[in-house]
Amino acid sequence: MKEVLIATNNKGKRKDFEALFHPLGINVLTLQDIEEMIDVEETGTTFEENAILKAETVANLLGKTVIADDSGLEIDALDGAPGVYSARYAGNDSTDELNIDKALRALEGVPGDKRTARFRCVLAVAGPMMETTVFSGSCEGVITEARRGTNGFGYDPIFYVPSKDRTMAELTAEEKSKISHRGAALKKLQAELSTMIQKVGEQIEDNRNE
Ligand SMILES: O=P(O)(O)OP(=O)(O)OP(=O)(O)OC[C@H]1O[C@@H](n2cnc3c(O)ncnc32)[C@H](O)[C@@H]1O
Ligand SMILES: [Mg+2]
Repeated sequence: MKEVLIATNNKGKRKDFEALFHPLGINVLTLQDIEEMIDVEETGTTFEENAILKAETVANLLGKTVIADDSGLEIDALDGAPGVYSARYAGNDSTDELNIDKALRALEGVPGDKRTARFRCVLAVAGPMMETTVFSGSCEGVITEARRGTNGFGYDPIFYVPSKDRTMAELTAEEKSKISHRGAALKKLQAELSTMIQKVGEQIEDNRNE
């Protein structure tokens, strides 16, 4: 079976990528599956910078082709916050729960039509002998006043998707993959570089057989 290595430590993202890659017959590995602990410091100020930073650092360390994901939530009433700081919105040791609490507090009293937001995702593909390439996707929604649903991760329970009349956390992983920012970015990756996924898989297989 083909495999792809995603340079992430986020278990929620892993599930999203599994929903995206399993239908293609591709197994997903993440940084949690390798022995050394790799945690890249995200010093960039844009999703693109951070995605490239994570992809190139891990690709250099392991000598393999990898895909990194940098993503986040932009809330219009908060001038685009938390944006690239989504994972650390409520502090460096933050959790999804604390981040959601902070977002809901910041939006207290803001009416429904002013609660628009979007998820953004930038995927960077990096590896030996290739130029790093990036692909981006977004997904529009509205921030609810309370949590709904238990699927997904991060801000999913407060992100209402109008076309589905449900929050992201009320969708199955398969449903989310069809409309999400991550799914949109991956679709572009597949379209523009249709052979890339296969190459990534083959390269990992070659490395394993060495
Ligand atoms: O850097 P890695 O190891 O990939 O994991 P991370 O959680 O730190 O990931 P990011 O730096 O890209 O931060 C993205 C944050 O944005 C939020 N986020 C991104 N995609 C999301 C999604 O599909 N649903 C809900 N929240 C999401 C969530 O809070 C993430 O922690
Ligand atoms: Mg991160």
